[in-house]
Amino acid sequence: MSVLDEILEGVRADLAERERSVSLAELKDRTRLAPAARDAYAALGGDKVSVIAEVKRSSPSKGALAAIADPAALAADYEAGGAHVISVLTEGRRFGGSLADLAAVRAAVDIPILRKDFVVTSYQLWEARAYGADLVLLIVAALDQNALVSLIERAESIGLTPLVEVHDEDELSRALDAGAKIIGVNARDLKTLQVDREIFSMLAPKIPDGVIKIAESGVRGPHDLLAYARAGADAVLVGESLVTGKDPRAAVVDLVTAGAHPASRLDNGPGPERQQ
Ligand SMILES: O=P(O)(O)OC[C@@H](O)[C@@H](O)c1c[nH]c2ccccc12
Repeated sequence: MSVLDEILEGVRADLAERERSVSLAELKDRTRLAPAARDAYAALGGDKVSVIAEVKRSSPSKGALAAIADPAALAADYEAGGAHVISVLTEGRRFGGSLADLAAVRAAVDIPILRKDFVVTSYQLWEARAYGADLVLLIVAALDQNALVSLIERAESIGLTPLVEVHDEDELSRALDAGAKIIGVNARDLKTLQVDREIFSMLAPKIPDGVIKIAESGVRGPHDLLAYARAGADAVLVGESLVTGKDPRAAVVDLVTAGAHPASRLDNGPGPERQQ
């Protein structure tokens, strides 16, 4: 069994428990109280390289990273440093996150929030909205094509912006076939946990203009952001180096500053897809 399969087994067990305690109807009711979803395209589609800063306590590859007693305070620091989007891991067993973290972060920041989890059913999309997320991660490797297509459609129909994650060419073509408008290329293989930053530069040229390209994982600082930017990234998603550093806010400032430098862009300016 791959690491991804093991994670998914736990995710399904935890999900079944939540479904027993909160019915889908009740969950849908709760989404009426949630604030309207924020515009993720505006946050990620600018002419600078956007920074998605992640609240991440632990990972299957590294174990415990940071205790993060106050996720809301960390997220507020990220926002103050200029982050464009906050990612909140809500998977509990391997990443130490929760929906309570998502709610706490929602109450603390105004920028869009990504629910980072292993989404396999539409119930989790409603949860994401109910707890205040604006975007939701959909991992191609965890879904068959029918599920991917219907989760993208359902997410959009309830106001969530799907960020579709791929790791190889086959997954990329599935994501594009399914109509993904925001694609994240994860440098980490979720089946083996190996990181290979070159995967972004291999896949990015195959992603059409107009689709937002996000480089995920392995960003240690501005140097890696610049390399991803030269390879065509519109945004980077950063967790470990922010939560393990001494000053997460200053680390975000450094990334945002590097991303704002015009020379960091592949095309050195706004492309046609960014002008609408
Ligand atoms: O901590 P890093 O190497 O900066 O990576 C962040 C993010 O890309 C990573 O947490 C991630 C990317 N895709 C995922 C899917 C599930 C869980 C976690 C992830």
